[in-house]
Amino acid sequence: MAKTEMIPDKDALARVGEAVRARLKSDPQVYQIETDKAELFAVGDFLSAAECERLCLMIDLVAKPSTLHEEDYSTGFRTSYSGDLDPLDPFVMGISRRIDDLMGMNPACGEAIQGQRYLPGQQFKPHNDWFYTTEKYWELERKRGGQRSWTAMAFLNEVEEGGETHFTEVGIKIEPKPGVLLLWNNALPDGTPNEGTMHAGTPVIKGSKYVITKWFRTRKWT
Ligand SMILES: O=C(O)CCC(=O)C(=O)O
Ligand SMILES: [Fe+2]
Repeated sequence: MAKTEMIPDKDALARVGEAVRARLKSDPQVYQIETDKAELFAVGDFLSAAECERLCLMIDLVAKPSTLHEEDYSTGFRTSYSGDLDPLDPFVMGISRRIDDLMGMNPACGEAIQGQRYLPGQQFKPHNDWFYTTEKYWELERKRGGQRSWTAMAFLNEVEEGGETHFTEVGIKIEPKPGVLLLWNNALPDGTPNEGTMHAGTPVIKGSKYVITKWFRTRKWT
């Protein structure tokens, strides 16, 4: 017992990993990005142009300097502006439900959708979306739904230059294209955190970049 390191939520991460993987693989509108480093999927036209526009306007209303558990805005690690979209807004609820349905996720496990806006020079440096369970913040997150399982992220606009989502371990840079949804499993099939999911929002050089992100927990998010 004591020999193996304790990985919080490992079994739940393995279970949800398997269920979502099976569902995405059987859906003809979902494309799997070829790599053995991470489970990374994409849907070409998940959001319509009108939905993207409406989401961008909503983001402008809630966006404030992004915060992170470990880093203050002033460190430059995540310099975008972001904010949660109102989870009770019927339009937001509809988008959120469509993401849940696509993945076969329990709606209770999804965090509120977060909107994010990057202006020239702004970025989100390489990071993993899963929580470091040795950090102090884990005490809080453990009780708020536990470890993050999958991430769903959609691009909302055309960026003139820069702003790619760079999966640094996989070695792929995904260019923002409005309406495209990316999905990835933050864990390996056995439920341990996957270092191969390391990713960054590279600096926007020209124009602006808008995205929405929905992170899923292994248990009910509160
Ligand atoms: O903006 C991006 O391309 C990445 C955003 C991101 O890493 C996240 O929302 O977790
Ligand atoms: Fe991320």
